[in-house]
Order: sequence, then structure tokens, then C-alpha cells
Amino acid sequence: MTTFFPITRAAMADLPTRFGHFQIVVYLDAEQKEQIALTCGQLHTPEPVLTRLHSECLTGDIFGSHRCDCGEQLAAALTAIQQAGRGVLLYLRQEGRGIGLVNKIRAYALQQQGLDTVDANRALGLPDDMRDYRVAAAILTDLGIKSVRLLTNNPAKITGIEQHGIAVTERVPLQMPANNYSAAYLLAKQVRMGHLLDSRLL
Ligand SMILES: Nc1nc2c(ncn2[C@@H]2O[C@H](COP(=O)(O)OP(=O)(O)OP(=O)(O)O)[C@@H](O)[C@H]2O)c(=O)[nH]1
Ligand SMILES: [Zn+2]
Repeated sequence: MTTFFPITRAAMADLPTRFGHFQIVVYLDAEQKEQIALTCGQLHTPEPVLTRLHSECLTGDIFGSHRCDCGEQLAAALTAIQQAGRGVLLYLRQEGRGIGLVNKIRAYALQQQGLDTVDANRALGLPDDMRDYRVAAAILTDLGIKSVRLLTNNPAKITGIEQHGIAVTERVPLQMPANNYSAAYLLAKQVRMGHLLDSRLL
């Protein structure tokens, strides 16, 4: 059963991009946050849909930060969806694993002093990860999607979306090679948060 979570489909248009042609659908959630779906191809047919749940990361997605893999994952996911000719990317407003930009940058400052990504959140009195995937499940349901092939390395995303009624038929890995700035962060995600990362790329 899909959990009921109120969303409103607010606007929709074609969106040609450097990755290819998408449709953009903007939803408003219960807090009036703008949640975004980029869709490609026919989604109502029964085959599982190639899907990316992308958590907002201003620093990685917009500024090309090397501290994390988000910007590269965003580009790789949009490319994979275009190559498949059918899929969806949800751009979820969950900056900083849900703690917001101010707290994420405070956590970065603590990481500069040697804490890892988990301990930095805890030092700020915050949970390791504040995200839930109710809004994602509600949007997928609105788009007619019941089952997905999920582009992720994060097992919590799989259980998170399944809890709210969306079947995950396959995990499609989305791992970017580490760089000098992101290596410790990615290792902490593997060791402390259980992310399914191939150690050869760390
Ligand atoms: N609190 C906190 N959030 C971070 C940090 N680095 C990146 N983020 C946020 O983490 C989110 C990305 O989550 P990740 O855990 O890196 O990856 P994921 O999206 O859960 O998993 P994948 O699907 O495998 O990419 C984005 O919202 C980023 O803004 C950090 O050091 N601290
Ligand atoms: Zn990031």
C-alpha cells in the first residue's frame, strides 16, 4: 500500500537539456516546497522504470564541489535515463541529508577539523540522516510508477521507498571514482553508513 502524502502537481513543460529531452513536472508538497520530477519516455507501461532519487546538494550539483559525488551522480543519472529512453529523476529538496544548507556547511567546517561526515552531524546534535522518502513515493505514484530499477548505492533509499509502496526490482549502482577531496567522505559512507561502494573506486 502506498502511504498517502499530499502533493500537488503545480506545473509541467518540456525541458530540452544538454543530456537530452525531458519533461519537467513541479510539485508542491505539504510544506509548499517545490519538488521536481524530470521524466523521459512512457512511464505508465508495466516494466520497472529506471529511477534516480537525487537528494539536493547545492554545493555539488550547482558549484561542482569535489567534496562529494553528487554533481557527477546527477549528470550520470540523467545520461543513463536518456540512454535507456525511459526513466525519471526526482530532485528531492533534502539538502544535507535533510539537515539543510546551514547545518551542512557547519558539518563541513567540523570535517575540516578531522571529524567524519557522521560524527560531524552528531557533534551538531543532529541525526546521521534525516531523510524520508514519502514525497518521492507520492510523486512516483502520481506519475503512474509502481516499480523501479533504482540508481543508487544507498540501501536506505531502497528500504525507504519500499516502505511507502514502491517496489524496487533492481539496484543499479551509480558510483563515481573518488578524488583527493571526496575519498575520506566516500569511505565514511561505506564504513559508517553501509553504502554499497566498490572499494576499488575509493
Ligand atoms: N549532513 C551532510 N550532508 C551531506 C554531506 N555531504 C553531502 N551531503 C548531502 O548528502 C546528500 C547526498 O546523499 P549521499 O548520502 O551522499 O548519497 P545518497 O544520495 O544517499 O546515496 P546515492 O543514491 O548512492 O547517491 C545530499 O543531500 C548532500 O547535500 C555531509 O558531509 N554532511
Ligand atoms: Zn553533495
